[in-house]
Amino acid sequence: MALIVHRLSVRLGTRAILRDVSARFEAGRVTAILGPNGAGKSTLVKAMAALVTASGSVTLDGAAIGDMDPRARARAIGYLPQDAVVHWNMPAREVVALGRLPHRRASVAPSALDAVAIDRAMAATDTATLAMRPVGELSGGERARVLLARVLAGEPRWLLADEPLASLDPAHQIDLLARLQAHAQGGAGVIVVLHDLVQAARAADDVLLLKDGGVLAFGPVATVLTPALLEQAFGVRVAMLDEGGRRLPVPVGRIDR
Ligand SMILES: Nc1ncnc2c1ncn2[C@@H]1O[C@H](COP(=O)(O)OP(=O)(O)OP(=O)(O)O)[C@@H](O)[C@H]1O
Repeated sequence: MALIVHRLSVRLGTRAILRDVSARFEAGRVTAILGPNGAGKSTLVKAMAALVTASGSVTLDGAAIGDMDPRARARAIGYLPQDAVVHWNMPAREVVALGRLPHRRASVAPSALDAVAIDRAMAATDTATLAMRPVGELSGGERARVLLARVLAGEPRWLLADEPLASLDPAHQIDLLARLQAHAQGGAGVIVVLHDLVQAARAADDVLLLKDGGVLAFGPVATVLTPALLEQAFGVRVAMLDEGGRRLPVPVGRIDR
């Protein structure tokens, strides 16, 4: 099972945001999308969720995502946006329950199967104790975990998460990445936009490195998160830290140009 991006280009207004991006994402793996601010990471995941108009193609198990029935697509691809907002001040559990909508009719109460998926997603994101709290009263990090639970409750075969670590403390960052890894080990494909090089090296199997709307490198984490490529992408010098069999790149300074 694969999600294949072929020669994808996106223009917004008069600007070319993505240029000829091709990549093949495999199920069962975590792929981190990295790159400098403005490189096109969010635009790429939005295009993979059929949320922006693009030329080229995105296919899921051979079917063009733009041609899929929207409910079937929502069951297949879960999308967690950057800085997601919740417009209604509902209890957290009701927000998570919205993640089941691709599986049921909105007018029908959640089934026992829905309830199991909702409870499982809330346990996995450490949000069960927040279930009855209105989301408007939650901290940024608590709300971020509830929104991840909403996506997980939909049990998508592909999970696209845009900077999910941004408002989380270190313990919940580690938990969230472990949850994404577990989702991939369960057979799903996980694609996650990250800024933290160390966390990407810890959690990802593969890395897609974007720069200026194009692919600078794509492959297994050890082949992409190298000092040379990171210098080229970000203009930073990295020190490599050995930790638990992985080499973690720690940015230690800018390259003088
Ligand atoms: N609606 C839009 N109209 C015009 N340009 C846009 C629009 N949305 C995004 N852009 C531009 O597209 C480029 C890529 O944006 P995108 O959000 O995909 O980058 P990113 O790699 O996710 O950045 P960041 O790391 O800052 O989140 C940026 O230069 C941005 O200003």
